[in-house]
Amino acid sequence: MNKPPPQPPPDPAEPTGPGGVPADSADSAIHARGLTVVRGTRRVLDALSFDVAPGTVTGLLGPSGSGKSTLIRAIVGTQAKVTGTLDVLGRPAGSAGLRSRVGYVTQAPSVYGDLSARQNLDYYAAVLGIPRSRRAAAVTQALTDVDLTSHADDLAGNLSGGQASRVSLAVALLGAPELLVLDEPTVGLDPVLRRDLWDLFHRLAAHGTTLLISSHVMDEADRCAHLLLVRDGTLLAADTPQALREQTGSDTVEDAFLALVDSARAAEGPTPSPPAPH
Ligand SMILES: Nc1ncnc2c1ncn2[C@@H]1O[C@H](COP(=O)(O)OP(=O)(O)OP(=O)(O)O)[C@@H](O)[C@H]1O
Repeated sequence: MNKPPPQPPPDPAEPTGPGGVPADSADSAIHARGLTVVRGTRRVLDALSFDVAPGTVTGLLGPSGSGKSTLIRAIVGTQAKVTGTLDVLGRPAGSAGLRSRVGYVTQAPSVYGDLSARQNLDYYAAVLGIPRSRRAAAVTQALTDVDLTSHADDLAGNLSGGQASRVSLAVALLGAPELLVLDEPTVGLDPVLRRDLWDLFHRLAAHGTTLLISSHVMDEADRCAHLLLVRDGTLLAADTPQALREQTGSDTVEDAFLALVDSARAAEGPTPSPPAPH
């Protein structure tokens, strides 16, 4: 009997779907190929290729300055000098038709300090075009989702940083976006609130929402179904937490990340030694 021909190794620029992630643009909530961003004279994202499957919670993890916020801005269409392919919900990132389908929560809460949490939500619900008859119910539901009902009538300017961030998250939930992109949503929150928010993220995903959540805290990695690990503007890996641990023989995703950094460095070759003193 003839043996099947050996399969070529996968091309890292053409992900074939590790961890069940589709490689076809039409099946992906986010589809990136050769995604590059230049800021100033620096290439801060360098030829990233990955897919994010619909209805999943994907963690975007990497150290401070690795390019997470730049990637998020490219996905939501607010980043200049983006080249390569970047499709979001089947359309080029930044397309006008995506505005109501993509929710974005920035690191800095964007709320009006002189309005209460409820008034902020009521205002944004009107901007989003939610009919007046459904507005109060939508606002109450969003406040419940982020566990802010007891502070609903406090001025946003008097809320703590974590509470104000949750008002921003509630604003994003109001429009029931298909893709929700969150930049470090759990920074500064206590462990109970962090757990409750992750439970909310998983409930949203179970109802079909795709979530991309950035964090520089590696211990949040195991809460994600899939991970994108970035370092210095490059994609170190895109896989499930379990696959990353197994692949590197590590007990934690943090150790897996460090092992991947070491092997990337080894592949780059020896670091040039500093010039000898005269
Ligand atoms: N205008 C600019 N010109 C040149 N480089 C820039 C500019 N703005 C940001 N950068 C660089 O781009 C890189 C990526 O920044 P980015 O904010 O995306 O990182 P990050 O991973 O989100 O960091 P953090 O977790 O600290 O928010 C950083 O090294 C930063 O110094």
